[in-house]
Amino acid sequence: MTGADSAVRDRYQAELAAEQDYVATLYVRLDQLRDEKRMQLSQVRRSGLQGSLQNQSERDAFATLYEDRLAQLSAVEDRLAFGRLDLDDDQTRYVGRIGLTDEEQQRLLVDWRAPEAASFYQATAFQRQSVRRRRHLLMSGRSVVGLEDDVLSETDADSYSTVSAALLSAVTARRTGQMGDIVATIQSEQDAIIRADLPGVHVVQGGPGTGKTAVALHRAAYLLYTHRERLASAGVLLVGPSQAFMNYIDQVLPSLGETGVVMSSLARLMPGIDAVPETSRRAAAIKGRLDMAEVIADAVADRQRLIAAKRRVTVEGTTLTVRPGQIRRARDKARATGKPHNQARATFVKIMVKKLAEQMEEILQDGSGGKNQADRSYLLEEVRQSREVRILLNLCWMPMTPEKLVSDLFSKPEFLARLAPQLSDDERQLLLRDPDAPMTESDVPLLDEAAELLGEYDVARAAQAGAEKRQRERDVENARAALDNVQQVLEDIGVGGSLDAETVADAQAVTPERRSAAERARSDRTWTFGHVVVDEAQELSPMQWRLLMRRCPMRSFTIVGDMAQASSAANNSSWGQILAPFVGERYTLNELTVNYRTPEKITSLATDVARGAGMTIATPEALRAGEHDPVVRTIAAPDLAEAVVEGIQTDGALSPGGLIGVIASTASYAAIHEKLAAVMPERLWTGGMARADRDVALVTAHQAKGLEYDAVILVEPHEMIDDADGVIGDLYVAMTRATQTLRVLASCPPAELPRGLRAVVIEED
Ligand SMILES: Nc1ncnc2c1ncn2[C@@H]1O[C@H](COP(=O)(O)OP(=O)(O)OP(=O)(O)O)[C@@H](O)[C@H]1O
Repeated sequence: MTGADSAVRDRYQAELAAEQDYVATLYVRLDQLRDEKRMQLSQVRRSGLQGSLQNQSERDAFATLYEDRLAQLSAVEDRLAFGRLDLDDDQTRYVGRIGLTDEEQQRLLVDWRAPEAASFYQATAFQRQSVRRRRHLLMSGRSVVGLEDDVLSETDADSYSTVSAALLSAVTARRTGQMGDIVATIQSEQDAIIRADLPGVHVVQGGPGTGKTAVALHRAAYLLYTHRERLASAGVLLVGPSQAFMNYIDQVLPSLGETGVVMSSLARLMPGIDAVPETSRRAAAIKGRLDMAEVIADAVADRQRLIAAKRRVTVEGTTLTVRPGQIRRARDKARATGKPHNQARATFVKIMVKKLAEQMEEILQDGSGGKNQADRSYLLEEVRQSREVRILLNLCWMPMTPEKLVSDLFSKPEFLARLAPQLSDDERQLLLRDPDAPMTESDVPLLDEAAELLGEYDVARAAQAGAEKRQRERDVENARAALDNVQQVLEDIGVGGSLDAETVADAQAVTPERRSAAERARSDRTWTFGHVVVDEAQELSPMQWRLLMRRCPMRSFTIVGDMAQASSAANNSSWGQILAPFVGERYTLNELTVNYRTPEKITSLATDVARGAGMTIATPEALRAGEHDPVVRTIAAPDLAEAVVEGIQTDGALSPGGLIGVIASTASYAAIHEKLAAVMPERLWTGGMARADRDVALVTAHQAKGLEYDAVILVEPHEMIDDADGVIGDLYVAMTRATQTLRVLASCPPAELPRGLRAVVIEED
């Protein structure tokens, strides 16, 4: 080592020690704040059973506030600080997950979302934004273990400049099964999207691995921080393709200190319904078309029926006549209220009951020679309670739940044929199913549409109110029992006065008022959000878009996706085409261009395959070249499953401690599952992303959407496109899930492989 080298090393060590000192003060402050909040929380909790209801709800509000802050302070332990900016005016700014000040309110740490932190992500040598040097602090626990400097001005040119080493180490790290945040290494094209204005529709188009999901999540956190007043009460909704995907990303926002975002897969957008996947892509495409909105509207209107001829009903021995004209007039008046079906029904019933009661009154008076003056309200009640009247009025105007409406539509062939005459026999056949069949993901927008037109179903509401009442009674009973036991404790902590079971139950019940906005939003179909973020948006059908637009009438959206990865249920081909029915041309299109996940060696093969199949795609530039060439093998069908097992062994050794994704065609899935379940049951995971303790995930190409693995083994690629439901987008998705290695195994002759793969077949059995 030369003298100069050792001088640089000494200086580096000294700087490292200085950074360690500074970071240590940040953690001291963090611990202090946590202790403070814990103390405040326990004080509030201790006094929580005293006083009037209003005082209690104030205390509840404080308790919630302290709990949230404590949760936030706990979530930012890892890499609390990750950057430092040295500015032209010799000021230094530390950037981290949250903002911290000392007891004198002097700033110690700037929140990454604050305007003052923006230059950490945006400054370049050409546009320095007064930044001399950007420093990445590499952390392990609470220790600073490395420094990486990005020198933007000449004066500091002798710093330890290893530009983007922090990024490289982030993107090559072993996958854990949970997506991590990227706060420390957000790139400037990503940052520009994250910090875009709240209003309007922002579309982010980007190829595989360009960080669309990461950007979507960080944007949600940024918006909540920057527009907290507006968004804290209205909430932010984040929609992703599947539950496995939601599980994969659900730790990112909490790690950024944000718990207020409502996250939902497409299957769960309707509260109370956990829909199953739609197995036929064609059926999904049909249900997703906008004309289904009319079908649903017609199905609702169809439940408001006329009668063709006079009907007779008997009430308490008196025969009354119901004429078609009466029903029609009552129906028209009820429709004219503009209320949803179930509410307008009340008007219809009221009019008809009144008419029939009048008729009954006349008959009774005539029969008694005008002597019988029956009480009008008594007659109304008699008519209303009459079984025959109820049956007839229900026949004309049946109260409905969305589930019943949709289920009837798809289980009664004549109903479907009448309401959806635009569909061919074949198409209708695809939609027909058993009346008890579960609701599917593509039913969800239809249910939502129906709910909108039907309105609240009284019976359901009454049942819920009944359930709440019974819960309340149980709460009071529990509180009464608890009260007997804790009386002594309450005295000890100084709670005087009278305290009854009702008050305790109130203080402890999870009433709607005590729930956070996010919790309320999650369970309320009619909730309108301040902002909606949609991931894998290329997959959404027009009906799904229609539902989401209803959830955000302000049209404040962040929409991220990749047209090339579309499975095409909706046959989407451009963002303009997708969005035109809802926002016209009022959206901005942003692009992400660097693939952070997949190395060049794999990306270029995936691109060849996609282009070979006629797709037009922009190739994102891969950040890394990659170490391992992709392997493509053709193999005799009986040996395929064994080859998968061998592949797991070989590729697993290339990415020790990493996760392996076996992405199988739908047709080959069962056989591969049988083999892996027999050979490595303790390693196999079939819930989408792998987990740290189950490192081999078996998924279909469709399930792999949005996920990533260190090593990917792709089984029967040709089937992914040749399936009745297959599309090239699925194969492209599957090929771009790997961070390290890709192995393709096929049981067809090389000539039958998708075009781009034929060129690289290395082995043929
Ligand atoms: N700036 C960054 N710093 C570190 N890692 C990043 C950065 N941007 C993206 N990544 C990582 O790259 C990987 C791909 O990101 P992400 O899943 O968000 O991409 P995507 O565009 O949604 O991909 P796809 O469309 O293929 O599902 C993730 O592991 C993510 O953490």
